[in-house]
Amino acid sequence: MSRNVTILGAGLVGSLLAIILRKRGHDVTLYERRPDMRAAHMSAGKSINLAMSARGWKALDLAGLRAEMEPIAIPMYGRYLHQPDGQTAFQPYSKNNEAIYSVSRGELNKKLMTLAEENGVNIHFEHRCTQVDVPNNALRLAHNGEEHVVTTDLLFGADGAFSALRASYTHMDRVNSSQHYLEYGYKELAILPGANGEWLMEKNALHIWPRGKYMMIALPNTDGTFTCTMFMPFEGEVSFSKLQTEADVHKLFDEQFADAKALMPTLIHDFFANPTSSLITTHIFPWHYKDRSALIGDAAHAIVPFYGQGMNAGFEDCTVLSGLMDRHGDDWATILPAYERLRKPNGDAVASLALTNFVEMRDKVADPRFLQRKKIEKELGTRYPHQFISVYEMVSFSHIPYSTAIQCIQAQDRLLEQVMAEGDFFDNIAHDSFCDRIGHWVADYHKAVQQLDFG
Ligand SMILES: Cc1cc2nc3c(=O)[nH]c(=O)nc-3n(C[C@H](O)[C@H](O)[C@H](O)COP(=O)(O)OP(=O)(O)OC[C@H]3O[C@@H](n4cnc5c(N)ncnc54)[C@H](O)[C@@H]3O)c2cc1C
Ligand SMILES: NC(=O)C1=CN([C@@H]2O[C@H](COP(=O)(O)OP(=O)(O)OC[C@H]3O[C@@H](n4cnc5c(N)ncnc54)[C@H](OP(=O)(O)O)[C@@H]3O)[C@@H](O)[C@H]2O)C=CC1
Ligand SMILES: Nc1ccccc1C(=O)C[C@H](N)C(=O)O
Repeated sequence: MSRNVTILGAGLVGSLLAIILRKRGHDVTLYERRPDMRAAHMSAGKSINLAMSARGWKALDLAGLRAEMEPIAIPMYGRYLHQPDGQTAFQPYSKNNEAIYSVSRGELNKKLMTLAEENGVNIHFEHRCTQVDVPNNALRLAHNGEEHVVTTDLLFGADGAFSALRASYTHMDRVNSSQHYLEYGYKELAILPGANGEWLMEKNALHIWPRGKYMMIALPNTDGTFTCTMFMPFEGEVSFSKLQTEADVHKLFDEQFADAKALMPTLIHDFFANPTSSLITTHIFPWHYKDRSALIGDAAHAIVPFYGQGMNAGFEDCTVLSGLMDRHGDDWATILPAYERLRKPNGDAVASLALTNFVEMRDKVADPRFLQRKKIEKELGTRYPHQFISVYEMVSFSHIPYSTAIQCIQAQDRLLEQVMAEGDFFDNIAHDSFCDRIGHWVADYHKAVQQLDFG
């Protein structure tokens, strides 16, 4: 039986979900608070580009959008590290030359909206949901200064980190929710192309300037530019609050980011024109109400961006929901609790992974011992391809649940500590006895990991 389905938010996840539901014959309406970004000249939101990895691509397959996105997605095969003295190093993401892909948020969102409309989804722009009467599935919508109420059979809140449906859930009995702001903010800056439109740094990498308590990253765009993001504490010795004048910004960049600064002719303008934005992690439980409504994407699990997994996780929510529809047809009383049971632990896990990756990116990657460890991880993966897969590879290049990947961290740390305690790995592997020992440790690791649920 087809249902009347309403989705709040025509962002990345809402638009994708609309396509999936419409393809199954549901009558789908989307309400989006912003104007139509395809017509209005406006930014698509918080970041200009996004890293898309395996989970994201899989969901795009469901929508049939992979072929359209692939030509405009730039593979990034690893981290390209920039030290303050100008020295650089490359750290590959995987043993198999796998990549995460820099895609334009705006282009992706536009394509998803257009495909949704082509499939018969109705998108109402400049309609902001202000409140939901959850038991009655009645939503209050503000449009052109007036408010009206619509009701629906089934409702999804795909309305981002500050979701109206999420806020309405929090007013109900026995709903637990939390939000936590990081003491860090971020600001977007730009590296411009060369005279012939060429990229002025390695194009196929994610660039990082790790500086301990703060960092800058840069992802490539198709037009020869890079979008840089500076992550820094709001307050403190080196912080946004200390960067008040042009001279302050020049000094920091001369001392810490000289190689990038040479490629940033618009630095001062960008720094003072662009906002300093905050970063938040949210948790909520439950994620659904009876067979009537559910949260999805950032509305269910807003996470800090440091693993590049927020959109990927939201897209995976859609893949899982789609699988449940395959199994249970239109039985939403079964589908929604199952969706919550499968996804909530993964939302929690990816939130935690994202926070941990911040420490790795801004601090650990500058440590030679850490870089050595990454090289050893790669070598182990090559020597024992069926027994050793790193946590990073699980998160970015597989569909292993995030909640399983996070449980492998301890075992992986133990293995690497064992191997590194023996001295120089790349000298030692010439010796059979060392290789035998490693073989046993890797087998132990594999055994420990196999006890976990791989979904
Ligand atoms: C700096 C930064 C970098 C990031 N980089 C990556 C990355 O590299 N890889 C990755 O996977 N993820 C990344 N993310 C996370 C990613 O942006 C989000 O996870 C993703 O956009 C979530 O999609 P969504 O559709 O759930 O929410 P959103 O993209 O926020 O879309 C929500 C939509 O709902 C609309 N809306 C909001 N409130 C209402 C309302 N009351 N009524 C109607 N409509 C409403 C909004 O206008 C918006 O269009 C990054 C995030 C940030 C901040
Ligand atoms: N996890 C994170 O750290 C964050 C992730 N994001 C994600 O980034 C993407 C794009 O974001 P973008 O649309 O640019 O987000 P914005 O920051 O522009 O926020 C969109 C709207 O959300 C509301 N909002 C913002 N901050 C708050 C707040 N502190 N309390 C209540 N409401 C707030 C505002 O609505 P109003 O005008 O009604 O006040 C704002 O206009 C989305 O995926 C979003 O979910 C966004 C911010 C942080
Ligand atoms: N997209 C991002 C946005 C902000 C911060 C990090 C990313 C990443 O993608 C990091 C990448 N996964 C890494 O581990 O090097």
